[in-house]
Amino acid sequence: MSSTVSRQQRIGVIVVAGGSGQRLGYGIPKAQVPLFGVALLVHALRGIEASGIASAISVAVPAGDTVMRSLCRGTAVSASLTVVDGGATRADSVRAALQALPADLDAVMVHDAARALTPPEVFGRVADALAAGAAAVIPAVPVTDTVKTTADTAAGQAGIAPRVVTGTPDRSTLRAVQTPQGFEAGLLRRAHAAARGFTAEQAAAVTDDAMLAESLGTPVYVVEGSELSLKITTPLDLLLAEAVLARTPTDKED
Ligand SMILES: Nc1ccn([C@@H]2O[C@H](COP(=O)(O)OP(=O)(O)OP(=O)(O)O)[C@@H](O)[C@H]2O)c(=O)n1
Ligand SMILES: C[C@](O)(CO)[C@H](O)COP(=O)(O)O
Repeated sequence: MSSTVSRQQRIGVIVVAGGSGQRLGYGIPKAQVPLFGVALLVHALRGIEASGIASAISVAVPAGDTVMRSLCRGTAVSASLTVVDGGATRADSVRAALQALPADLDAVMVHDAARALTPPEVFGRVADALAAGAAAVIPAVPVTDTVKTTADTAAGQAGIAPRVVTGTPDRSTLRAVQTPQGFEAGLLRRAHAAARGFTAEQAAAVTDDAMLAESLGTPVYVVEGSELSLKITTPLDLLLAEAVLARTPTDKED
C-alpha cells in the first residue's frame, strides 16, 4: 500500500454491520450475505487488514446476532477486535462501537460493512490525510448523473406527477461520499455526544458521520474514493460486486 505521509497514529476502525438489509431482501442481516462464499463482513475485515492501518477494530452487529460474532472470531486480523450490539440506526451502531474502542486512539475511521470491496488504498489515503493534520476526512467520487433538487407538488396543482424540480446544483461541485470516514478521535466522540440531543427528525436526517463533524463547524476534507467501494444495497449492487470480484484473483471462498 502506498503512503505519502509517515504514519505514527493509532487508528481505531469501526465497522458498522448492524443493519438488516431490507433493500437487499436476502432474509438475513446484510453483512452475513455471502459474496463468492465469503460474508460481506469478512470481505470488509480483510480489506482493513490488508490496509495495515488499524490498531483496534470495533464491529457493531445486530443485537443478539451470534453468526457475525463467530465470523469475526474466525477472521485473522492483527488489530484487537471487539464486537458489540448495534442500535436502531446506523448512528446508534457507530456510538455503540465507539464506546468499545480504547480511549488512547489518535483517530477513528467509520466504515460500512456494506462497502465490502473497498480497496486498502482508500484506507491509506484517509489515514494519510489524518496524519497530515486533517480532523475529518472522507473518500468520495465525482457524480456522473445530473442531480436535481425536488419537492412535492401541491395536491392537484400539476396533475401530472407528484414531484417537481426546484433546482439543478452545479455538478462539478458534487461528490458521492463513501466510507471509511476518518476523524480525530476526540472530534468523533464530541460529534456523537452532541447528536444524542437530536430530535427524532434531526436524527433521521443523519446519514453519515461527516455531517456531525460539519455541524460542529469542523472542515471535512475530501480524498479520492473508489468505484469499487460501492455500497451493496440492492440485489443489482450484489450482482455488480460479484462481477467485480470475479475479475479479482483473491478474496474468494477459502
Ligand atoms: N441500525 C443500523 C443500520 C445500518 N447499519 C450499517 O450501516 C451500513 C449502511 O447501512 P445500509 O447499507 O443502509 O444497510 P441496512 O440498514 O442493513 O440496509 P437496509 O436499509 O436496506 O435495511 C451497513 O453496513 C449497515 O450494516 C448498522 O450498523 N446499524
Ligand atoms: C455513510 C454512507 O455510506 C456514505 O455514503 C451512507 O450515507 C450510508 O447511508 P445508509 O442509508 O445508511 O445506507
